[in-house]
Amino acid sequence: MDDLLQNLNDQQKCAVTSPHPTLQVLAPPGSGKTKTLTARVAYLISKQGYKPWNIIVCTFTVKAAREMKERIRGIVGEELEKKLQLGTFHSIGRRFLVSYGHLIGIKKGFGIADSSDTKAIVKRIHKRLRSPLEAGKIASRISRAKAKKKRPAEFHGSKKIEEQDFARIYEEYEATLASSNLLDYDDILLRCVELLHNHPECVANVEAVLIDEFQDTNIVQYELMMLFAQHRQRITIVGDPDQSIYSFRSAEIENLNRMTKDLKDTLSIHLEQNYRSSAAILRCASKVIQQDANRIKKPLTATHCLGQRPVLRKLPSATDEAAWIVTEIKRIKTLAGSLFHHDDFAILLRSSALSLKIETALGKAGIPYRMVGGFRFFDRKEVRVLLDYLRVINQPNHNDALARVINEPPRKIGEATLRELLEEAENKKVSLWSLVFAIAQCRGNVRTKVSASALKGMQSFVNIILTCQSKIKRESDEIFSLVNLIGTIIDKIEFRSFLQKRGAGKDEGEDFEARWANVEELLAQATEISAIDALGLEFPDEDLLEQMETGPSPLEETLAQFLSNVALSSNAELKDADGEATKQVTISTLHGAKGLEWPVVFIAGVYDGSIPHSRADDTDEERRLLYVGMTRAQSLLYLSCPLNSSRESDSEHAVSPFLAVPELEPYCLQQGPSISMAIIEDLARILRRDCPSDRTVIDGALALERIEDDLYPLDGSRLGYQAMSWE
Ligand SMILES: Nc1ncnc2c1ncn2[C@@H]1O[C@H](COP(=O)(O)OP(=O)(O)OP(=O)(O)O)[C@@H](O)[C@H]1O
Repeated sequence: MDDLLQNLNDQQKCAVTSPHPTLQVLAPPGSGKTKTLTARVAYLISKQGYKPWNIIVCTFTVKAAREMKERIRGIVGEELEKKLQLGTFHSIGRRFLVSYGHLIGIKKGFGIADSSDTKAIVKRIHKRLRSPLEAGKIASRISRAKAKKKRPAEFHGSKKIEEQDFARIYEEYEATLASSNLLDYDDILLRCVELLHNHPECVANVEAVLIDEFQDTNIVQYELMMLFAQHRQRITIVGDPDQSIYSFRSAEIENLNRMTKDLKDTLSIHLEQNYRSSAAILRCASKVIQQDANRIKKPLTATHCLGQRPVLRKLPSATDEAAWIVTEIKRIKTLAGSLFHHDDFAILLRSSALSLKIETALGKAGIPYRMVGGFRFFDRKEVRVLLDYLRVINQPNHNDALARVINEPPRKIGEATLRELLEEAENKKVSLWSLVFAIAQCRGNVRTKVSASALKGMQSFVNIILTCQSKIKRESDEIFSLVNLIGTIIDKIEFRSFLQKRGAGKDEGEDFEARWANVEELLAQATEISAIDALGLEFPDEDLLEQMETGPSPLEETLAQFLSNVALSSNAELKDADGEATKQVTISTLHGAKGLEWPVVFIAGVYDGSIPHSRADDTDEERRLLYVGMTRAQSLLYLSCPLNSSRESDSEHAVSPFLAVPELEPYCLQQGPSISMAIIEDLARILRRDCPSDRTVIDGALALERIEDDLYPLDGSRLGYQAMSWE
């Protein structure tokens, strides 16, 4: 018992031990809401004698569920923890439907239509009905309608033609799911509501219901919570209205008021102390959220010392921004002795499409990183295919790359043929390319038999590779750049229509637009590299000129350099010398960072159009999103804004209006802080870590060329050529 409550403050203890049946714990970021909820679950089991299988705990994400399980396991032990009904609303709902779905006519063995299935079904219906509606928006519109419990009939009744069109698609969509015995994500919740409404006996055992991140629940989830708890009405929720960032997914901030109306006896407990961030970070974040005049004010006190003011840094472009972030990570890590490791740093972005430049810069610097929620840029399927073509062009003997793309897009080269060819190549100690090349030319002694259609496929593949190779070599008269090369591959393999066709089926849940945006981002990166080459920013050494005339062409070099940078940044499972998993910098979207914390946080791309996002309807929600991001930081926070857009070199970005306000100026630094021993002591105190010794700090300072963040001008103006070089 003492252990359980030992590290809690009085308000938290009160929330954990309260005998009150319904509790709302409303509190600002970092005040220990999740910690309190976890402790309450453990308290109910170990001190109040609740059986874990009679307790339902809902979290917002699978990751949060995993973390909470771990924390609870640490207190009550694995055996009891395993018996808890703990997970997301969807996973708990699914479990009820598997056990009792037959009571409401759900057939055994139902499948789940994930978001890519849903999109594909909608797309087919849209095409068949020749609907005039914008195809890409229908799936989310259906989901919003379901979240608000609106059935197709309600739209049929509308006078608007547009709504009637929508009703038809919605209706057919429902029929398709039913005929395939599928439930989509919304159905899982809706059907569970139906089940528990009609068969309350399914939850007769439930003694307590606890909900994390309550501010982001929607109407259906609210109803489900009430149904879970219908027999004893013991509910504990924790949440923060200032962190409501999912209204686009129909989250209802109103649920907080609804709960106090529905359950009159609800006790509200407020936590006011922040245990996460330095006072300077909290002050700055508070200045941002306070711009929302309609929000309910609530106190938030820092438990940590003032620390360093957050940095609001202007950079000339997104490429410079990425390079600056890397330099700053290195500077802080080196100057602070052994205080920080790579996994103490997070880079948060409004959208994952912004990650490429940062991934490239980290890769070039050899800094390991991981992506939260979403593939690393270079691991995305469509990017990988193009990179594999580039690899084969650069180095035809790259067997793996060749094997991955020889039948991508499909060229009727079967898996068995490919396997046999690989075996033959291995036995003969030659490359796969040499066999494929010989087959395509109908010569040589290749043992593996290939069909006529596969032969044609191989000839077409070899042709593409040879054409591209000749274009990048010196003998070509054309002026060819990396971006032309990628463009040629895209044309030759008809990549656009291939992706379009793929988008119509099920493939890793991403639709064509998202995939094509990634291809464009790759092209933008290649354009930038080509521009730097064309400007001659990397002046060749006079002595090397002669050697270069006979060596690889400039484009061959650029290609090889580009691919080795990619390889550096794609090193997925890194291990250090002792076989331990390497500590990695985290890259995440702002949404994906919800509920998490890091000692040092960078929020990149804080410009108008990115945050608030140009397509976002709700500016207040965008501000809350920035607030969520800022309050993830424990000891250092950086906000950076590239002043020029990378795609259109003429267009300029303005700093996010949430940050470009005069009141915020005194709360921000314009450049990274100078690091002294006193500052390191402060940082260590905030992180509750041991302070590194003077010796390691001095060694760090000696190892660095620049000990201040002074490489880039503070006003975001451009640097001279030298510092801009791609190298
Ligand atoms: N009483 C306490 N004493 C010391 N540290 C605490 C205390 N309460 C919480 N913390 C620490 O503060 C940090 C934030 O806690 P937690 O994640 O539970 O907050 P939260 O309110 O859920 O945050 P957010 O809403 O921002 O996600 C964690 O590192 C946690 O261990």
